[in-house]
Amino acid sequence: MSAPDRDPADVPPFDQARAEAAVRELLIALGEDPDREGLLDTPARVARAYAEVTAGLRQRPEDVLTTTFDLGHDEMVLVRDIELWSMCEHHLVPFTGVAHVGYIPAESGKITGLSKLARLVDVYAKRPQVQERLTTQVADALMRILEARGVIVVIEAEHLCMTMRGVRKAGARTITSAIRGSMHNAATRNEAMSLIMHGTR
Ligand SMILES: Nc1nc2c(ncn2[C@@H]2O[C@H](COP(=O)(O)OP(=O)(O)OP(=O)(O)O)[C@@H](O)[C@H]2O)c(=O)[nH]1
Ligand SMILES: [Zn+2]
Repeated sequence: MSAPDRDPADVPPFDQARAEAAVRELLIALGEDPDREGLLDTPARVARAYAEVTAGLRQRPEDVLTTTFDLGHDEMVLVRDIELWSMCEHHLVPFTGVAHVGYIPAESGKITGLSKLARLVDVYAKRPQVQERLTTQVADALMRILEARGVIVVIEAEHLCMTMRGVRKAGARTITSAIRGSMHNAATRNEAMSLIMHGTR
């Protein structure tokens, strides 16, 4: 199994001491003096920040999609504009934007709490990522855990590796989508896309 699909139970605990040592080394490599006053606490701080933004490596989607209700509701549920912060695995700098997540519940009407959809996005966003994988992982988790009949996930994000450095194209937004199950039905997919693009207005 490739690393991105690794069971979070197999991911070793975050190694704060090792991360601190690595940041100290990086500062030296940059030509900085890690012992000057302003940088004294930086390795520990940066290590804690990385622990926070990669916490999803140790979280299972099953653990956030816990609250489910059998409401008998079997029509589309869609949450738009879920704020998203992730880390590009190529440069370890952020990409940020929004996720739109919609699903058609199982015939039993098994649904989850709305906030859990946002939590699910976070589980996968808080890992070193590429936007394409993030999109498919969220879609596949909803299909598997909620036994949804159909799923659509659209993510629109700006990659700081393309804006603060490199090609430097501020404002360029990358859009990825994953469509599963009955969401392939043209009418259903069009309804979902229209809601994502325009809401109900
Ligand atoms: N497909 C995909 N590419 C990404 C994502 N995040 C960053 N990238 C790209 O990953 C690529 C890495 O390319 P490299 O040529 O190895 O790295 P680089 O020399 O820093 O490339 P530049 O960014 O073009 O300067 C770049 O084209 C990035 O734009 C992502 O989520 N998905
Ligand atoms: Zn990047």
